[in-house]
Order: sequence, then structure tokens, then C-alpha cells
Amino acid sequence: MYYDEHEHVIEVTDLKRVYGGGFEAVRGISFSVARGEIFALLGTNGAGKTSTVELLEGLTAPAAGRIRILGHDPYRERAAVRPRTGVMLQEGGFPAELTVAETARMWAGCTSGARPEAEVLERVGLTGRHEVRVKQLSGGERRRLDLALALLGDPEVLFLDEPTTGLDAEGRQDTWELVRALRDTGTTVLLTTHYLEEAEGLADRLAILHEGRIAVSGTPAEVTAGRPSRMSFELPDGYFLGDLPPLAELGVCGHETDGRVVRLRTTGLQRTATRVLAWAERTGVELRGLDVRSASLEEAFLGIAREQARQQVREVAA
Ligand SMILES: Nc1ncnc2c1ncn2[C@@H]1O[C@H](COP(=O)(O)OP(=O)(O)OP(=O)(O)O)[C@@H](O)[C@H]1O
Repeated sequence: MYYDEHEHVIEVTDLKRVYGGGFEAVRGISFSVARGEIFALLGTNGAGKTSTVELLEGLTAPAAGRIRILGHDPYRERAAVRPRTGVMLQEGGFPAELTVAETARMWAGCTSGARPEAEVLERVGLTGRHEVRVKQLSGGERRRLDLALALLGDPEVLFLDEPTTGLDAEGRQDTWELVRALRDTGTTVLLTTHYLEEAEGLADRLAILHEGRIAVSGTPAEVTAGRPSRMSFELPDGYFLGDLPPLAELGVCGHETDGRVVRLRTTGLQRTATRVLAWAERTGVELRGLDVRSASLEEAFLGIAREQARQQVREVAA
């Protein structure tokens, strides 16, 4: 694996983006990505992911702050940066009448040092679809074509904006494997995604954006550390939450019930699970749909949204 934590291929400092009318979509964010690292930008809808990625791609100049891609300003020094980067946009927008092969050929014509089209189409699993028109491709196949075009120039830095949206489970796995293989040969990857399991499984480090700011960043383990784990189950007829041992004794820090379904949050999963199961055994009840999961990015994500909502309520009340 090629990974050099000292060589920052992407450096972002105090970045801001302001749209017409003065709306601040990106409000002073900073992060860096090392060579050979996969970095994921996550966030709620409208958090500012696409607005950030567009700045990194040099499509427009920031309102404030500094970006360096491979040591260059991607907007002012576009000619130095562009040939070394690959960009997979959310909507490729290719002519619908062209075939897959024609599209790749056209794109290769605009790409310096392009790899052979057939090789790149094979990498993304589009072999056998060369003569199909773009308009006849499924949504997932279109995403694969978008990815193939981003890879044509054998880029050092790859920007992927929601690369697996529209792909089925197998297509998603294939894309993840390909992205990992690229990373392992030294490609630096910055991706945005709505799928938390994608970031959890793929990213070396990530940042969760919320309303234009980075709410939390780090490795997936760092981001989930300290977040509660979850346990849920269904009680049999005639049993209620109050029949369980006291929640404090179970080490529970939060709970919800919905009829007989009980959801517990805990920072001591082993203790909680052991005591709940011991109670079930003693009482002779079967806990249906038993589900126990460690702290996950989903919990971190929901926690951030909850904290921000509470903050807003406090601000309105003040
Ligand atoms: N051209 C524009 N003019 C004004 N506001 C914009 C423009 N483009 C985006 N915005 C606003 O900026 C904010 C950030 O949008 P952005 O598309 O970057 O978010 P995102 O995190 O990529 O969201 P999503 O997950 O929904 O794609 C949103 O409030 C959006 O409405």
C-alpha cells in the first residue's frame, strides 16, 4: 500500500463559499488528505459537500481560504492541476445518442496521456456494453461510465461525488473494490457520499459536514469513539419496558419504546447485553428481532443532527 502521511496532496484551510445573495454554504472548513488516502465528506442534505468539492475541482474560486491540490491552486493554476486529477460528477451529462465506446473515445481525446478506453471500461465492468447508447444505460451503468471517464487520465487525485448512487449492492461492492485498488497504488481519493456504511467501510478518514462547517472529523474509529452502541428487541405479549431490571442497572443511557419494541442506547454494550439476556433467560422470555450493534457512523451522524437541533432550540429560546 502506498501511503505517505507527510505528503498532503489536498490541503484546505479556512475555506468559504458564498452564493449570490450572500448565502454562506461553506463556512470556514479546514482539512488535509495525504497521498494514497481515501477521505470521505459526509453530511446532511445541503451541508455543503458539493459546494466544497466544486471548489477543490477548481470550477470556481472560493470566497475566502486556501486550497492546494498537489501544491497548486486548482482555480488559478488549473492547467497544472487538471491533467493530474480525475473528476466524477454527480451528473455526467454526456450526449445521450453516443455509445459507451464513442463517449470514452471522445473523452480520451480531451485527456492527456489517456489509458486505452477498452482497459478502463473493463475496470468498471462495462465490457460488453461498448455499443450501447448512453441513453439506454441503466442509472448504475451510467455511474460506472462516469467513473471510467474520471479514470481515463490515470489520475493522481480522484474526486468522486456520490460514486455509488443508483448502483445495486453488487455494483457498490465492485466500485468499493476498485477505489481500494486505486488507493493501494497511490491514488488519493476524495469522495462524497450519503451512504454511511460506504464511508465506514471505505474511508481512511472522514469529515461530517453540517450547515457548512465540519462537525467532526477523523478515522471512522475516532469519529464513532464515545458514541453509544445500540440494542433492540421485541418483548413478548404482556411484557413492558418496566418489567426489565432498572435501566440504570443495565447501564443504559437512552431508550425508546414503540409498543413492545424496545431500543436501548448504551456506552457499555457488553454489560447491557449480558444483563438483558440474563433477565430474559431468568424470566423465560424470547426476545424477538434481537439486534445488538456497536457504535456506528450512523449513531455519530444522528448524534450530530440531534445536538445541532438542541442548540437551535436553545438559540431560539434565548
Ligand atoms: N447555485 C446556488 N445558489 C445558491 N445557493 C446554493 C447554490 N448551490 C447550492 N446552494 C445552497 O448551498 C447549500 C449547500 O449545497 P450543496 O449542494 O453544496 O450541499 P450538499 O451537501 O452537496 O447537499 P446534497 O447532499 O443535498 O447534495 C444548500 O443550502 C444549497 O441550497
